[in-house]
Amino acid sequence: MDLSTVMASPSYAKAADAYKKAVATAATVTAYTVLARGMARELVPDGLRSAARWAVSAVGDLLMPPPKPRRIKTILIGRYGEESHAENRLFWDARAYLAARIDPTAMSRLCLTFRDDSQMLSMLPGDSVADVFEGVEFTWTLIAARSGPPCTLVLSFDAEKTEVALHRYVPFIVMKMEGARRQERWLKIFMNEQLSWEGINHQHPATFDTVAMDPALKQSIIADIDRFLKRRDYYQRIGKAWKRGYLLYGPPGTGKSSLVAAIANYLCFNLYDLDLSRVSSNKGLQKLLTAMPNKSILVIEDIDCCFSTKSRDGTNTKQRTNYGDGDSDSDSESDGLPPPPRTNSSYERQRRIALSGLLNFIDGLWSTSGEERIIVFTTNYKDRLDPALLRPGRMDMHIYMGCCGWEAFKTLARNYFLLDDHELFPEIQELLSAVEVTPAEATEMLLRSEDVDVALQGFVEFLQDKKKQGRRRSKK
Ligand SMILES: Nc1ncnc2c1ncn2[C@@H]1O[C@H](COP(=O)(O)OP(=O)(O)OP(=O)(O)O)[C@@H](O)[C@H]1O
Repeated sequence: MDLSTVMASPSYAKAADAYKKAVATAATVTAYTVLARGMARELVPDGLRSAARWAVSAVGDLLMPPPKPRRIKTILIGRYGEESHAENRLFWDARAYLAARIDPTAMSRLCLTFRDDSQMLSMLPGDSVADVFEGVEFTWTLIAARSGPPCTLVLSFDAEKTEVALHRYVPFIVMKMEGARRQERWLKIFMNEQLSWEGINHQHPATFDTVAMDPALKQSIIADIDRFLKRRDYYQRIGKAWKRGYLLYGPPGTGKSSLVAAIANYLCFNLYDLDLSRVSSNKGLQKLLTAMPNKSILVIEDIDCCFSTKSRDGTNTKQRTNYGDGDSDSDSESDGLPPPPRTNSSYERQRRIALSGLLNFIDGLWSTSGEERIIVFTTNYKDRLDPALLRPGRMDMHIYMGCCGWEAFKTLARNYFLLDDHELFPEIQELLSAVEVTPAEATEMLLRSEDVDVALQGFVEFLQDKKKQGRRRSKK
């Protein structure tokens, strides 16, 4: 049908009439646009419409400047840090992130690994994977090192998008993987076997929600950690190692280890549990400390036993550590360390040198890393510690983990029975103010029955017994 025939038809005249009325009453630009589109669709014949579209795009092509050649920027993310042999966490984060973006049907070859009880796909050297973030295309390529296995990930993108890449895309990947780790709550705990770290996966359930302690103290620890993490620039400006030290002290079974796990879970940092009795020289210690990656927590438990002649149960034990200004620099000197001097004063002197030496040593090693580190010492006997360790500025926060108070008990009741109130609560509150019981004892009592009434009744009887025993002891 030609154009004149179409325009002469009664249906065309009817539609045109309707549009004329609508245009006359349309109030906004948007309304006009919608109407114009509709009119074009209904009133202009197909052939004429596609010819018009072709003409518009041809004119557009003539007027548009030719596309600029793309400048590509690349960022290399090595498996290890530049100056140390510590693993580069971004490398592993990016690999784990890309695992979910690999399309196995589109790749001709893939690497399949089994890690943390789940399988992970990754690419092989020479292969690439594309990803789009905020509309920007990023290409990841894995390249092999010239010699040996360590690989490097190459991230390439349009150079104009450098800001997006560095300040939004990379932090997004790090945050996403941190979130995933937090959800899985897989902590890795490393222990030193002589001069190297052996890691095990450990799903420690402790979090700040489950650790029973004074709520104000708990909040102040969380606030301290958060503040510390935000102060990278501050530490750099004042020229200090970006490190925070926590000394946890209190009787056995009050939750010191649980708090360490809660801190690690909160931060998604792995734990490095250093057994100083297995380290016999500065060189060995240096090797272990430099092999610790960023974002990790160094834990030295029962620090009083490492530097004193008394063991936890009070019996005498040989002092085996010798860090600091000491000259035990060779690994071969391992077990040949001299026993502590017999006289008290010279022994004290050696002990002081040893502990402050250890801290100086750690400060020195970590001051160059520029990354956040946390060190936690635990002890059941704060009074046995070297005053050098207790001096302000040595350990930043001293945290006392004490007996189970009322608030701590409420946390346990909520964790174990999802319970916020019970008829026995007033009696328990009164008994807890009169009796000293550790959170470990309380949890043990609560675990004795799944029936909340039975468990709480048992706990009340346990507290009453303790109270009676206390009275008897004070009479004697
Ligand atoms: N404050 C607490 N909050 C929650 N659970 C706790 C707490 N304290 C102890 N527990 C329970 O008791 C167990 C032992 O506690 P934990 O090992 O954390 O105490 P600790 O103070 O480190 O003891 P130790 O000094 O003997 O190493 C934990 O696994 C946990 O079940």
